[in-house]
Amino acid sequence: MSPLDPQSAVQAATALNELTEAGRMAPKDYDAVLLASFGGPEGQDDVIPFLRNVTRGRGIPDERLEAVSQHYRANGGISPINQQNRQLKAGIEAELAARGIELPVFWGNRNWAPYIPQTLQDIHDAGHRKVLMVTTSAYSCYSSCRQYREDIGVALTDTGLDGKLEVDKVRQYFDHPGFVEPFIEGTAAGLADVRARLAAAGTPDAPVHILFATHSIPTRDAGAAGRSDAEPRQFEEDSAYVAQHLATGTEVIRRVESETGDTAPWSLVYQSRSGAPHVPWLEPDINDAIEDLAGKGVQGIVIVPLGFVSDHMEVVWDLDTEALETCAKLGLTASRVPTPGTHRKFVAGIVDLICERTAANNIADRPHLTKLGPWYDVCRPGCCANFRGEKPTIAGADTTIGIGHDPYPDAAGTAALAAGQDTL
Ligand SMILES: CC1=C(CCC(=O)O)c2cc3nc(cc4[nH]c(cc5[nH]c(cc1n2)c(C)c5CCC(=O)O)c(CCC(=O)O)c4C)C(CCC(=O)O)=C3C
Ligand SMILES: [Fe+2]
Repeated sequence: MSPLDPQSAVQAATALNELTEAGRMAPKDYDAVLLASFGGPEGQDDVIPFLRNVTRGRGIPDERLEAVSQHYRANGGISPINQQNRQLKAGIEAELAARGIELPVFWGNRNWAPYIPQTLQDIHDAGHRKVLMVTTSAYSCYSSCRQYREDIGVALTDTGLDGKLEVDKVRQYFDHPGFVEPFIEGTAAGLADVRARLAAAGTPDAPVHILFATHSIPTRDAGAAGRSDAEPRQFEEDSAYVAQHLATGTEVIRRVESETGDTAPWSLVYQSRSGAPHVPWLEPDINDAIEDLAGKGVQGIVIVPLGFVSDHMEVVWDLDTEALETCAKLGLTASRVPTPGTHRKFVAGIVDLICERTAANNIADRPHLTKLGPWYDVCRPGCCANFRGEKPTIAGADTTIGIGHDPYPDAAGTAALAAGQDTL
């Protein structure tokens, strides 16, 4: 690789990354996969440093941090998320091996060891140069999309690996069958479970409601999610984040009904609200929604954690502890459906998403179960804006750093490619 002239390097890379259709990146010869996640504490001493990492510069009140620290303390200071990611990584490795694909998988986190910058250094030290990132976030919003892209952009800059390591990202997979089908199975089973328990209690016809739960985010972030000023799209509720959940929830309900013949009224609710009280976040809160439904005569609740990939702390605390307690307090029969976790369909789906992007073992089909998808391989300009100031990102049309991270071909890049220049 020649570092010579950064401008011509970017231009040549630009052409090499030619998009085959809007937001889609042509397959490449990746030589490593990065599983990027949130990270979590692994003991009592880690809890406060972890929370400082998460909330640095985010304006989270001390009372909220104190409350959240207790969720971790009650679990020995240990978040389940790291172990779940070790298992997911092992599952992806096994699935790649079963398909005869040689692609090493590395793991790095935003907020706890192994930290993303160290993992990028490890990847480079091991001789890899083209990395495909998979995150443990399915939807579009700052926390689940741009922040990961910034994590890589900042890490490449800070480690001096900018220009030495190319990192792209698989599309947001909220409507990929590998993510959605475990929820369909789980919702069908949860609905059957609640119906059976109500029947056993002598009330077989009691009204049941399905709640799709996801993380609340500031309404301003919800409005910026997945947007592009250059190519505007209209989203339900003026938010791609909300629209993606509504579309996926609609599909889950449709499939549950077609496969079991059973259905129930449903709604999208939010959990884990943080931030200062005067800042508006998405509502209703799941606990308020449960109170409201109980007041309307609902007796059974199926909670589907549609916004989450694994049963991490926000699921086991905010749903299994708080929301299920709210249900118990109101005398409601309730069931919480599992997240995809290491479900074989989810693991296979992640490997399918990887293969969509690889030149070897390429899967040309880009399955998506909603009309919103398939989501973009390369985020559109301004997508999931950071209102606290711009940072370097990867995998975006507005990406400014590195080799190969401005994938929209322009005249100069095409000319460089035609002239046979290849600085990668
Ligand atoms: C959209 C979204 C997801 C889902 C998508 C994804 O998975 O990425 C998610 C996941 C997670 N959130 C997690 C933990 C926390 N999130 C916090 C704070 C915040 N989350 C936010 C959003 C999201 N968060 C936001 C807008 C904030 C406010 C601060 C800020 O503006 O950035 C705080 C600080 C305390 C508090 O404020 O609650 C903690 C401790 C864990 C780890 C759980 C474990 O340890 O098992 C996971 C997977
Ligand atoms: Fe984005």
